[in-house]
Parts: sequence; structure tokens; C-alpha cells
Amino acid sequence: MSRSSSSALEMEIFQYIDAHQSDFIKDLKEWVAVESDSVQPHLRKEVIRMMALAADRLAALGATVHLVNLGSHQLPDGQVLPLPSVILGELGKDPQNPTVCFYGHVDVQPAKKEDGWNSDPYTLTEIDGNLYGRGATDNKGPVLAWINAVETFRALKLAMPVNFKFVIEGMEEAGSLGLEKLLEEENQSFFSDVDYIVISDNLWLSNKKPALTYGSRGNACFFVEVECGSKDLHSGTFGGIIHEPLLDLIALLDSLVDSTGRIQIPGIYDSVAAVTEEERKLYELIEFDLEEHRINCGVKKFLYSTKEEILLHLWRYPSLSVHGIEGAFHEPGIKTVIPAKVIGKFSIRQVPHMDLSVVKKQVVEHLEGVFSKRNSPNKLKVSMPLGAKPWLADVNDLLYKAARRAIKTVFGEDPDFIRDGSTVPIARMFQSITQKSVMMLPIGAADDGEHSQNEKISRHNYIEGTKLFAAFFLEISKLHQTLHETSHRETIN
Ligand SMILES: C[C@H](N)C(=O)N[C@@H](Cc1c[nH]cn1)C(=O)O
Ligand SMILES: [Zn+2]
Ligand SMILES: [Zn+2]
Repeated sequence: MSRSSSSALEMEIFQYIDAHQSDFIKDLKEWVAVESDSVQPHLRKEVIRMMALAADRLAALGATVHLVNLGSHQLPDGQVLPLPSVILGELGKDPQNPTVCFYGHVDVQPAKKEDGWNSDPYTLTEIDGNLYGRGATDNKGPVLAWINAVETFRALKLAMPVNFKFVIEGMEEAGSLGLEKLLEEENQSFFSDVDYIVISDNLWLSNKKPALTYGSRGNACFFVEVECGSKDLHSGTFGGIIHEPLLDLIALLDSLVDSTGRIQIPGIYDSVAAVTEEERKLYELIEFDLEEHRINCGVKKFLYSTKEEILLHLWRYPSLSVHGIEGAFHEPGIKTVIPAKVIGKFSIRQVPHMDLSVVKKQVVEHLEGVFSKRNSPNKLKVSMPLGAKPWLADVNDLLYKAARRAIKTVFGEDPDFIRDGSTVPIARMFQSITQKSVMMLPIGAADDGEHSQNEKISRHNYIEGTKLFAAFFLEISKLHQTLHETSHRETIN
């Protein structure tokens, strides 16, 4: 396919996408309306309903769809819940075409209007060109953008430039439970003919400039439980004479990080891969507007003042965040109670070459040491319910070349090559189990507010993101075929 005919083809595709914006937004509205929160047990049925909707959407594209049952899982309180099935979809089997597997998730983080949303989180609402709703950017919007791009080829009756495979799950926000086992089981079958894997579940570094992501941090999630007895107590009747679990817990949580952001767990930085001079130079070249990032974040000041320090602490060093305390009174008003059992929740983002089992040991030893100094008779329990490893790709891979070209075509500029501080647990699993090349191709902007109130994707990013995916299909197809023709010629000669 020549460059000019490709451009004419792209024009036709882009015109179709522009003309069908309303349909694509209607689909996103329908998906956002499903409260597919994988974190709260009572909403599990909504996640299951969402998986069925996604399966129907893929089937309507003409894909073969399998819903793979992953069984059930047990919550810390003993409750057993069904895991939502994972969708494995396939469309096209042309031996001339490369096979691109797309991964996305259709579960979301919890959201309530009272959390401070300006509109109902489950009613997609357009304000000033932004589409607000839980899951709009993380990750329903990007999943639909990929589907819209495939749909465009189908609607225009164009030959598909690639064979498609889909892995769509409903438990990413809860740690992709059951997925690793599925990948191992399907490695020699579903994944055997996959050439490339694309994930679009993260954000650009800036509000306007597109990016390509070649690395992400992992995550080790911890529960630290302190219990004094089986029932909550009146703080007037018992306050002052007992060791309160919440005070023990606050002391434990306070021991984790100092006020400069440095993690206080002995040994935690020991295995972190050293930052090379080359890397530092790379970071110097990245366009990163600290003030824009501060405004997106909504804080007065960061812990660090230079671009290099901020990028290193987001991408290359571990960070520890405290997420909440289960069992502590948190409603408005006053309740003069001493909670009997409290569970602190925190996580440590992982970077190369940290080892999850070593991290777990270091955390347990540290917390037990701090606790023993308090001479508390309470019961301490530390667990690591979830561990995901970091991921790092080779930017010289064909995937990156194709995506870079597609970004240039659609957005008219070269992307930032970035890493991401957050975690897509499956990225590293894909890489280690299938040994295929993996790329993250985000379409969401830095101010999209993943996991936050007023999450959004802009209409512009959703529609141009759809075009980007369509352009990427054409580019990877061309590059893959060129590569294979060259290697075929070399074999003959
Ligand atoms: C980047 C992705 N959209 C996301 O939000 N991932 C979650 C996954 C996770 C990690 N630990 C527990 N869940 C995240 O990075 O927080
Ligand atoms: Zn996500
Ligand atoms: Zn998320």
C-alpha cells in the first residue's frame, strides 16, 4: 500500500469517525450508566452485567466471543463472590495480517455523587467539550474507541488490515484476579498466534500532547489490622483505660513515610535499579509542565521542585500511599466510640528490580517492630492481598514505530515517550507469560481525573483517539508486512 493511497484511505476513515461522533458518545453513555464497580461486593452483579454488554458489542462487530468463567474468590470477611468472566474475542484470521491483541477493562472505581461530583457519575454528561462520568477515561472510553475504530473498517466495508483479538476483563481495579492463571492456560492456544499486544489504560503526561508509554510501576497492596476485642466500646466508659486499636494503627501508619516522602521501611530502596545518566538525559528532554500538573492535581505544592525529581519519583522510585481505614468512624457528626477492629490500607508502587516477596517481608518486619515498642496487648495482622510487578518495554519495537507514525498522522506531532506511575497488572503478566511485545497507547489526557471525582474524557480525545487506533491498524499492518517481506527475502538469498 503506497503512502498516498494510505492517506486517502485514512481520510475516508477519519471522515466516517467524525460523522459518527454522536453514535460513539451514545455507546459510551450506555456503558457509563452501568455501575460496574469491582471494589464493592454488592455491585458485583453490575460488573457481570457490564461484561455481557461488552460481549454483545464485540459480537455485533462480527467477533467470536468466549466468556471464560474464572470461578469465585473469597473476601477477607469470608464472603465468597463470583468473579466476572473474562472476554476472549477474535475477529479475522487472515494469515497475511499481523494479529493484534487489545486489552481493556470495563470495571470502574467506586463513585458517589456525594463524593463531590458536579454531575451524576453514572450519567455521561458533556460540559464544555468534556464527557464526565465514572469510567469515561478509565477504561470504558478507550475500550470503546478501539471498538469504534474496528467498527469503522467494517461499516466502510474495508479490508481489515490486522486480525484482532480482545481480552476484556471486569476485575482490573481489584487487581485482575484470576487473570494470570487464564493467561497461562491460554498461552499455547488463544495467544499462540498473537503478534502484538496493545493496552490503552493510562494517560498522557500532559493535557494536550500525546504520549506513548513504555513502562509502568507495579503495586504491593497491604492490609494492617489491629483488634482489641469483639465489640466497639463507649469512649466515656472505657476511654483512658485501654490500648485503643485506632491509636496503634495510626502510629503504625505514621511510621511508614516521613514528611519528605521517603519511605521509612528498612531496605525498601536497596534493590531499586540505579538511574543511569542516559535516563536522566531522557527525562531532561521530556516536555513536562509542572504548573499544569500541579493544577491538575489541585494541590499547593509538590514534594519536589524540579521536573527531573518529579518524574523520577513518579516513575523510577517506589512510593507509599495510605488509602484508608476500614472500621474507623467516618460519617458526619460525632460518635463517641472506640472501634474494636480497624484495618489500615496502604500500597507501595513497585519499580524494577524490586521483589514482591522481599517487600512483603520488609513491611511485616517493620510493622511488627514498631508495634512491639508500643507494648500493646492488641492483635496485629499484616497481609499483602495483592502484588503486581512493574513493566518495561523496548521502545525500538515495531509497535512503537507504528504508534508513533499514527500519532503524527492524527495529532500532527511526535509523542512524548513516557513511563507511568500507576499499574496495569496484566502488562507484566502479558510480557512474562506470552513473551510478546506489549505497548501502552493512551488516549486520555493528564487532567482526566482517573479514580477521582469528575472523571472525564474530552470529546476531542475520544474521537481523535478512535482515529489514532484506526491509523495504528494501518501502520502496524504495513510495518509488519515489510518486516516479513524483508526477512523472507533474506532467507531466500
Ligand atoms: C492505570 C489503571 N488505569 C489503574 O487505574 N490501575 C490501578 C490498578 C491497581 C493497582 N493496584 C491495585 N489496583 C492502579 O494503578 O491503581
Ligand atoms: Zn484502568
Ligand atoms: Zn483505574
